[in-house]
Amino acid sequence: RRSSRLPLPPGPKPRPIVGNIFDMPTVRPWEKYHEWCKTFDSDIICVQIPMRSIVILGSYQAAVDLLDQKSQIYSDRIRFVVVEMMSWDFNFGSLRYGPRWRAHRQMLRQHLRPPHEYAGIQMKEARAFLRAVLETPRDTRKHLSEDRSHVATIKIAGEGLSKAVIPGAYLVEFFPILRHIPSWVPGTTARKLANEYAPHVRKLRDAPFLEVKAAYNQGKAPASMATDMIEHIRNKFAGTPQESEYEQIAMNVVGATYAASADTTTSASESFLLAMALYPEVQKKAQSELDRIIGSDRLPTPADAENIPLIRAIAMETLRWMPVTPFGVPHATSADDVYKGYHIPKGSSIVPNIWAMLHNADDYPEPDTFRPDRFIGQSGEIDPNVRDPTLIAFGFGRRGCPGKQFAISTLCIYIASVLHVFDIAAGVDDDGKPVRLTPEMDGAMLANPLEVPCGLTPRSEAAARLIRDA
Ligand code: HEM
Repeated sequence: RRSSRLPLPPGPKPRPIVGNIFDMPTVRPWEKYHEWCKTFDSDIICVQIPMRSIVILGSYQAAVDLLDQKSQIYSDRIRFVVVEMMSWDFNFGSLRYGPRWRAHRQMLRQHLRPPHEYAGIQMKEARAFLRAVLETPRDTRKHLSEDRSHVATIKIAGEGLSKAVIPGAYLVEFFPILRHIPSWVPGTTARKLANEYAPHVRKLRDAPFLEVKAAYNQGKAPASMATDMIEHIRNKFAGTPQESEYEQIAMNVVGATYAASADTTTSASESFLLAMALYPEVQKKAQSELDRIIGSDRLPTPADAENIPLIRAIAMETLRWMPVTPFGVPHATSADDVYKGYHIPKGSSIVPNIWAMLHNADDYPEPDTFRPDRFIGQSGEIDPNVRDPTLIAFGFGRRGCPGKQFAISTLCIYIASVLHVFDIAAGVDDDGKPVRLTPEMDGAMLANPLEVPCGLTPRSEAAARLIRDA
């Protein structure tokens, strides 16, 4: 039986022409997606927007069945013309599934080293954060992201991206030929938007790589993923036509890695601080564990952080409790498919509701409570019987996050370092009023806590000395 004769998955009733465009939630969409799953008693939901179905996956099992098990047809991405007009398609995370995407992903796989090789840098950065917070705790949130020279560019370019992917907002998505109309023609919103953001996006794409390349040419660049790429391309392709082609790919990959890692890691680091301020008993327990294992005369190292199960459990619980990407990065289907008797059309957008999977009470009882103990078994080690949230939080299948291990080890050393020397409380704002913390999340594609605590005080004079001497 042809799959298109089967019904689509259930969902809110679409209206003629516009479909469900007016039903689409814009604030914390993951909550509405979850509600639809309950209303229609299905872990797979379909909503229609002009020209496309959006299929929402509400359970881990559905995500595994489709995005992992059938990854040969579930690894595409929706093409957004406005994204291309802004030059955001340099980021291979948004490329269609095919040879161009594969060449980029392979370049990253070849040159992103195993996590332990970055441990030294991660520790150094964690300690620099401790020092900055010791000096000006009020600026804690700023310190989490200020060590990056391209922060402002990332912020503006990211704003452009989130405007570009609003479903149904631009006529050019339905008639791509319109992209060639110049911006002075009335009504060409998309062109104006693209012209406004493209220079920032191109800077994000080019600047990190070009800076390293210039330093490398002067013999001054410390070894990094970018220098590895430059060396590899020079050794293999110098003087051939491929040289510039591969260099362009390397530049895209370095820019994309930068863009994909900065805000995500910052978001998780903020959520951790929030959880500690809201759950002081978790904080106390982790601190006594650190005191027992590390003592008070040195700071933790990456080896300690990975070897203390409770620190790892706090990292896992942070990624679960307040997921960085609550509905992942949508995939798309490159062929028709059938699942549970439903037709999944080719070209559908497939949205894994990561928030719902990580807040499912069957896997994680009392899901809204921050409770890292849930991951610790009788033996005191990580319990393999509790579903590891990092299987969900970093996406699925061939598109799954290539920076997952890097991100986890960054988080572990950061968490151990902060807890070892600071007590974390809400703190007071610039007007001297206590910061009001809530477990509410803000954002869409990328979520953050609304407020981040800034009441970080050294646990003792000895702790303050450790920070200053580091
Ligand atoms: C807490 C930190 C992070 C989280 C929660 C996170 C999460 C994700 C998710 C959910 C996706 C989409 C996966 C899918 O399509 O199913 C993704 C993609 C991606 N991530 Fe991460 N990520 C993090 C950190 C990083 C880091 C540190 C890097 C770089 C080393 C990175 C590089 C990428 C790239 C390049 C993609 C696009 C992959 C593709 O489309 O082929 N991410 N990430």
